[in-house]
Amino acid sequence: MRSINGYGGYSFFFFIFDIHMTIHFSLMHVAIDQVRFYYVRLEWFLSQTIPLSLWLQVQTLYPKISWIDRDSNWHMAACHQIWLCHHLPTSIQVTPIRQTTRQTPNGLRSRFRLFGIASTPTSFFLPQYEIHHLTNQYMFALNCIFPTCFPLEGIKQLIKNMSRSCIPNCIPKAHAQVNLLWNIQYSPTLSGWNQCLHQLITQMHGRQIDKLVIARKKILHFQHIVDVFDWLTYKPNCFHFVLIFKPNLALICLSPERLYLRNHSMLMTEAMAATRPRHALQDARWAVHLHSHKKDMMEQNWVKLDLKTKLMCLGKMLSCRQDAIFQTSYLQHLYMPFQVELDGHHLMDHHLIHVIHPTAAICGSPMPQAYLMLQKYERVARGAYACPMGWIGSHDAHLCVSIRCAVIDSNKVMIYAGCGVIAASLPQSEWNETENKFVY
Ligand SMILES: C=C(O[C@@H]1C=C(C(=O)O)C=C[C@H]1O)C(=O)O
Repeated sequence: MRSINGYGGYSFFFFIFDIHMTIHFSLMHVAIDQVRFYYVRLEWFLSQTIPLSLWLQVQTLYPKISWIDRDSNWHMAACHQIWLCHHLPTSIQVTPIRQTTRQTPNGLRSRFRLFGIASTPTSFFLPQYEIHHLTNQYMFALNCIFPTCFPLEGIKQLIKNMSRSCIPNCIPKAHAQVNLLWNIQYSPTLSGWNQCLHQLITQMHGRQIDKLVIARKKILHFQHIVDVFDWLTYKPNCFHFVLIFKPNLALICLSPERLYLRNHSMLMTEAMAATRPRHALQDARWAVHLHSHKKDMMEQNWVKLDLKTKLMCLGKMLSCRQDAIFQTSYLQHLYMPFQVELDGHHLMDHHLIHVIHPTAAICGSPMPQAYLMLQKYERVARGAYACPMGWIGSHDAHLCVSIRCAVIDSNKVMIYAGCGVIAASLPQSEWNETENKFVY
C-alpha cells in the first residue's frame, strides 16, 4: 500500500516540455494477420525520476497497463489502446521504413509490442502512451497508427496535443477514506474443499490421474469502491502485471512463473512446482524438503515431463539444468529452466502458446485427463487466473502465467490461487498452501 497524498503533479507537466529532449522517430509498416497500417513511434528520454504507478494513476484514458519484468525489473506503464485484437495474432510483420539513429542506453529498446492476456476473451492491444523505466533511465513513447499513408502534419499535431491528451490532470485524487473490510467469502468453503479433495485423492489412488492443479478463490467485500492503486505492491522475483479495463475494474497479478521468453528462434521456459513457505530461520530446511520429499519431487517431475514432451516437438533442446530453488519473498518452489532453439516453422506465438499452455504446473498430468477432471472437481470459474499474459512483438515475446492474481471489481476483490494435488496430498495442507499464495 502506498500513500500518494500531498504529491504535487506539476512536474509531469514540465517533463513533457523539457526543452533539452531529443525525440527519436521511427516509421514502420505493420501487418497483423490481414490488417496493414503505418506505425509511427516517437520516443524520448526523460531527465527526471517519474513514479510510473503515479503516472498511470492520473491518466484518464483506458485501458491502462503496467508490466514489471521479473528478471530485469524493466517497468512499463501505458494507457489508451489504438489497436485491439480479440484473438492471438497468427502473424505480426514489422518492416522499418525510416528511423532516426540513436543510442539506446541500458537496453531500453524501441519495439513494437502488443500487451494483453490470452484468456476468455483474449485481448492484446497497442497502447498509445508508454512510460518505461530501467535502472536509472526513463523513457516516454508515443505510438500512432495510420491506415494508408504517413501524414507528417498529423504527427506534428499529435506532439502538440500530447500534454493535453496524455497529462490531463496530474494531481492524484486524495482518498483519505478508510475502506472497511466487511466480509470474507471462500469459494469453495473449507468443508467443500476437503470433500472435493478427498474424492479426487481416492481417484488418484486408482491411478486415473497423476496430478491435478486445483484453484480456489477468496472474495473480500469492502464498504467502498476499492482503489486499484492501493493494491499495487512490489515483490522481488515476480512478474507484476496490471490491466485496468475501466474505472473500478482491474486485474492484478504477482506471478513468479514464466510461460516463455522468445527472441527470434531462442525460447526460454521453465518448470515450477511444489511449494514451501519462506522463513528467516528455516529457509534452508524448507529448501532441503523441496529437494528430498517424494511428493514435491513427483509434483515437479510431472511438470518437467509435460514440458519436455512439448518442447521436443518445437525444436532442439539446448539446455535443461538441475532442479534449483526459486524464491519469492514469501514462498519457495522447485524450478528448472529450459532453453530451446525453435524450428523455423514454430516461430509464431499463437502457435507456441497453444502448444505450451496450459502446463502441468497449472493444470495437471496427464494433460487431457487432467483437463477433464478439472471440469468435475474445480469449484471455481478460473476467469483470468492461470492465463498467459504479457507482450508479443514481431520476433519476440514475453509471457508469464497469471497465477496469484486478483480481480478488483468495484467494492469486491477476488483473489485466486491453486495447488498441485497428487495421491499423497492432504486436503488441509493444500488448503494452507493456497492460503499462503493469497499474497495480497
Ligand atoms: C498454481 C499455482 O502455482 C503453481 C503450483 C505450485 C504447486 O503446486 O506447489 C507451485 C508453483 C506454481 O507452479 C498458483 O500459485 O496458483
